[in-house]
Amino acid sequence: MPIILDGKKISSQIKEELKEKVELLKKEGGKVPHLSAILVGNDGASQTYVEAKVRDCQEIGFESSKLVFDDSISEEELLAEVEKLNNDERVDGFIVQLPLPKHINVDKVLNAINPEKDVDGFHPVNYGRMASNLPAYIPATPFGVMEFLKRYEIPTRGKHCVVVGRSHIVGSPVSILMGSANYPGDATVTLTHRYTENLAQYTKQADILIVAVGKPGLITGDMVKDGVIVIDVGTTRVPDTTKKSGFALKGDVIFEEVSKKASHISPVPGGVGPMTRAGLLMNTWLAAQKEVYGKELV
Ligand SMILES: Nc1nc(=O)c2c([nH]1)NC[C@@H]1CN(c3ccc(C(=O)N[C@@H](CCC(=O)O)C(=O)O)cc3)C=[N+]21
Repeated sequence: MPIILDGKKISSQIKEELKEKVELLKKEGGKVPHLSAILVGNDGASQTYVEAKVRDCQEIGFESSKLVFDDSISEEELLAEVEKLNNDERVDGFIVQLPLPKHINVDKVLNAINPEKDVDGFHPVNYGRMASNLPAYIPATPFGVMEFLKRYEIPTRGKHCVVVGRSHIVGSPVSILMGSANYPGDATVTLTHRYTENLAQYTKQADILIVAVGKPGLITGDMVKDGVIVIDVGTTRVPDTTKKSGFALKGDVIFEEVSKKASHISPVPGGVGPMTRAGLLMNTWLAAQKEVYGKELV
């Protein structure tokens, strides 16, 4: 049986650590971290995630606020809201929940966020700083993946890490971090994507396989080697009438098949999802302490 990379357990540990830090901070009369979120429209998954984020903040003693807007909000109005949060001294960090309605230019909105408050790490300045191995906000999901490797003390130096999916939010940053001169990192990285020919040829070589595509069933048992470490980032909602919610959450990896060969594997749900939430809280802590920006910035 493989070791299960337990996102619920590890994220609880991280939250407990942050909670203790907040309590200490309060005793010393310091300012409590404040995370804010902008939510546009009524996408079900987005609503769930933002609500979970507010609950997480309450749990560990952070302050939080939520700004909800109708689908009909104009790009100009949304940019004005971003600017308000940029200038609001009470708010240490904020996120604009994605996806946004089609009439809004996502890049324009993400670019408008002050990089110092960009706890999602989506601003090009943070992406560039991360790629240059300078202090930066690491996007919450890559942060969660790295924290998994760290806390399970998985060796990465010289290992072959195969990343499936090249999104700006997960696949690409994860491939940069795994190849960087850090721990976790120092790996030999192969980044595969929708145009990769014969995907299995690469996944079979992986010592560490990180899958972030959003296609349930993509990775089957015959696509991996014995002893592989698998991190499944996919979280797709598929209709399931046996569930009260009407849907089930599915990863990209067929767990029943791949877990027979893996030495470590993360499940969905209960894997990377909760770690993503912990990553956002860690970034918010860093923002409030000015541990990324506001110190000696290169
Ligand atoms: N600006 C922005 N930042 C994001 O970080 C962001 C976003 N937009 N848009 C959507 C995606 C998706 N995402 C998830 C976070 C946590 C879970 C999570 O906690 N999942 C639980 C289950 C939750 C459930 O039951 O629905 C799990 O996997 O166990 C899932 C997905 C963050 N995203």
